[in-house]
Amino acid sequence: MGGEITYGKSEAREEIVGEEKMVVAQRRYTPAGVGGVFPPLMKVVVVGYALTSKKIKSFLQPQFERLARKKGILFVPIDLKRPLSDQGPFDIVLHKLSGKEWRRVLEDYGNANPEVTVLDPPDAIQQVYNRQSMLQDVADLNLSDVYGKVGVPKQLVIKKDPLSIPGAVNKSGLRLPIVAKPLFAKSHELSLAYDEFSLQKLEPPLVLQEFINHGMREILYGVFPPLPCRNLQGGVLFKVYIVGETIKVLRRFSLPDVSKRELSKSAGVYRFPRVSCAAASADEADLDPCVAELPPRPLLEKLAKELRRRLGLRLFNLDIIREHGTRDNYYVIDINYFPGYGKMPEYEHIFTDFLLSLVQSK
Ligand SMILES: Nc1ncnc2c1ncn2[C@@H]1O[C@H](COP(=O)(O)OP(=O)(O)OP(=O)(O)O)[C@@H](O)[C@H]1O
Ligand SMILES: O=P(O)(O)O[C@H]1[C@H](OP(=O)(O)O)[C@@H](OP(=O)(O)O)[C@@H](O)[C@@H](O)[C@@H]1OP(=O)(O)O
Ligand SMILES: [Mg+2]
Ligand SMILES: [Mg+2]
Repeated sequence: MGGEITYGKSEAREEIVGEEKMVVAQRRYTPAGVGGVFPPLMKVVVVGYALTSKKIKSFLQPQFERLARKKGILFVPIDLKRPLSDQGPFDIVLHKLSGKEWRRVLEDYGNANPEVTVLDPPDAIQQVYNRQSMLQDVADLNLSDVYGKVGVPKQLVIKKDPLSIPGAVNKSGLRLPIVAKPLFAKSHELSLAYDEFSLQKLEPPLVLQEFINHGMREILYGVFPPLPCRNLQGGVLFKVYIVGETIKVLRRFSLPDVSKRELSKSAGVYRFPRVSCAAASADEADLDPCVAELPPRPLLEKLAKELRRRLGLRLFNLDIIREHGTRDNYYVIDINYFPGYGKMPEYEHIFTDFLLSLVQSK
């Protein structure tokens, strides 16, 4: 389809792009007999996008769009007020909008235009928008090899009655402290409950998860005596960004560990409005090497490959923590669809190559 959209010589204009002078053409759509009139100079991959303005700002950065244009990729905003089938034609549709109506529009469009790659299928995205189903594929995978083990925290779903929470927690054997997260992953408040009684203060629908300590690794203290505490901001979390077959891992600061002593002395529920975004990058921090060490590459490769297939997604990230006191016990605590790729070094090249590979493989 994209091959049918052609640049016409008479349409071309010059523009300064970075250091280079480039011929940038006006886009021309093939239908209505336009495309055939102009001799094709370059095949263009047209990416229609439906994103929030926040996402457009963080993702479609000018240098990214420029690089994409150089490689023959054009980003075209989708007009939500007009039928999708009247727009384009697109080679790829990139989206992160929610709502039943939008899902239906995309599904109909995907069925009617099987040659267009919809990134990603709305059904598959729904699975990770609900924290009840989000981590199910990781749990089913039960990944364990020489490089380590990957699991998910024990969790419990509470749909309605807050008064039922202490009993339900007791019955399930979930251990304190407990992290409470909104059932729907678009909401990001997080609470940490230190005692059973306080759990009644939480507001369902939510998912309760065991809190996994993921700070300094005590096991190594025998070898390296504890250093003055440099990691004051808490544990470290690994953000594993996936773009098709490519994986990039970044470090972020996370919540500090809760010791047994602290747990026995504390009570109540502590609320955090948006921990993950408030947390600073830990990539440049002076961390203890054993905390900073990234999860083994082969383990991440295997995990990403399996999850891509099982989730049916190509654009997502995983929040992974390494359990305190262990060398290779990993937990996936969160999966995000189409996360903040703008924070990923070299995302411009990774993403443009990925988009081109999608069209080539067709
Ligand atoms: N089970 C857990 N054990 C330990 N720490 C946790 C656990 N769950 C969450 N956290 C901490 O709380 C933070 C927020 O949790 P989570 O990532 O699930 O929320 P989110 O709102 O979906 O985040 P994001 O902005 O990445 O979408 C994590 O980044 C981590 O620091
Ligand atoms: O805000 P950023 O662009 O950085 O991206 C964040 C993204 O927000 P946006 O899609 O609205 O932009 C969030 O999406 P929703 O859960 O709210 O849908 C979620 O995926 C975060 O995990 C992303 O942060 P990251 O995990 O990559 O650090
Ligand atoms: Mg997260
Ligand atoms: Mg999340």
